[in-house]
Amino acid sequence: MTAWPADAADRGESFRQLAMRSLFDRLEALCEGSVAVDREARVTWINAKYARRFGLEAEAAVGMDIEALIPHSRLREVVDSGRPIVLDIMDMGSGHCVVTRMPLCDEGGEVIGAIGFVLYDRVEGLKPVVDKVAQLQRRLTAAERELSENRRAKYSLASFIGVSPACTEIKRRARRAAQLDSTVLLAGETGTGKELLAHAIHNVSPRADKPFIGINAAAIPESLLEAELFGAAPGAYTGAERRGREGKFKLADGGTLFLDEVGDMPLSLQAKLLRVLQEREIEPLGANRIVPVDVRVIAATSVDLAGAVAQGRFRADLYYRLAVLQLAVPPLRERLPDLPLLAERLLDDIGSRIGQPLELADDALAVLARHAWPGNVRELRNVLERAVLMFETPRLAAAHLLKLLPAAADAGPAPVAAAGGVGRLAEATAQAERQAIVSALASTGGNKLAAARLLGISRAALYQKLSVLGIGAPAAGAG
Ligand SMILES: Nc1ncnc2c1ncn2[C@@H]1O[C@H](COP(=O)(O)OP(=O)(O)OP(=O)(O)O)[C@@H](O)[C@H]1O
Repeated sequence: MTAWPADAADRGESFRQLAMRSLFDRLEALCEGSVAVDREARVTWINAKYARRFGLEAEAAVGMDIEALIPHSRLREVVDSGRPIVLDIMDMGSGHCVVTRMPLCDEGGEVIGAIGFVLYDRVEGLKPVVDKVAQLQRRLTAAERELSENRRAKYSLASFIGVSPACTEIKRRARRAAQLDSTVLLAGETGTGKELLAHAIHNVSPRADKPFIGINAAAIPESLLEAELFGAAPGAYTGAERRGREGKFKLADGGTLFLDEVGDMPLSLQAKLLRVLQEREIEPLGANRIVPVDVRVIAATSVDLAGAVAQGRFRADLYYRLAVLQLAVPPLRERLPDLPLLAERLLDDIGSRIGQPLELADDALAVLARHAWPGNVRELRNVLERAVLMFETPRLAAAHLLKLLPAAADAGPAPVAAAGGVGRLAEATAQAERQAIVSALASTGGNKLAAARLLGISRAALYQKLSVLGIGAPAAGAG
């Protein structure tokens, strides 16, 4: 019989102590296992039943790090946060079980450890919930894998097709640049493969298994570019951006940041970029704190950056910093020997996507060789793609290509009669657009913002047209 103290308060306290002990005993008996850890998450006590599950006597488990005994345990998290995890499903390797975890505190309220109970080790009754958790877990893993694949560089140096001396030289220089960790500037007309080379350099560099992140300074409105690059602290923006965002520099940490059309960066951001390159640290918008980053920058430009410096549109100090290692990517017309191989590979690629083998007649190659290719390899791909779709033939001949590249006829044999039927108006419109854009780019020395203004369209619209029509800046003297 328990002798209760006479004083009501003492009686209450004794009752509480007794209740606690009996509750604990009951709970322990009911549970499939229980384990307690200290402040360092080392096992201080485990019941015999639970220890046997891990093939140990209880005494042998005492002193072990909890994760060494139970890999998926979250007792360390409870100790660190001081917060319970009331119901959780834990992976035990051979199956799942339902667990609850509580912090243990001393009289002063200081966390001194934690205790975990396995409530059921047979979760059949909870099968729908467990299945759902497993399904969500699988989806999360797949999404994480996809995200990390997207952040990997897609192309290797072998994807940069060409065997001409100009091409072999640029690949040799790219391979060397990959071994150094300095900033690289890829200069060349649009569509020459600068982005492809940037992926390739990253892929053969020691940073290959780290992220490759790309950003096009010309395609993002000036007001958003800073946050895109350097990130923003929570509250730096209102609305959707309230929670803050990670900048591209942070996402690329450990890896490579590809900064396309660096010549289109506003002057104010050029100063910030220079700071990052020098100090290797960023200051997210509105954060008031400096974050160190380890990022290799590969910048690209299709405008003449030295000319932009002379005109005061680009900071000289940034230019010299970026151009530590400058690679001039040759335009297609300077590596015409690569045309047959490039055309063949591009047609293979298009053919595999539409499920039909494609080829080029010999006379077709002669037409391709006569064209000036202001949009370089991108334009070549687009011309081939358009010809395949328009003429629905597996074998492209000169007559087909001449309809898409009428200027190539001027330098060669008599033009073939214009195509009959419905495609003609669209083609004529595209041709007129192409000419207007090429001349606008020519008169602005390849500056896309200025060309867009001249044409009376937005910079984004110009980018879209450049990509659809497969054209780009004329020789900008970049490099
Ligand atoms: N040497 C090459 N071998 C194979 N494909 C190439 C080559 N050069 C370019 N391409 C292809 O041409 C297209 C344009 O290339 P990319 O985007 O790398 O050019 P860019 O110089 O970065 O253009 P921009 O300055 O307009 O951004 C892509 O589809 C790319 O795969």
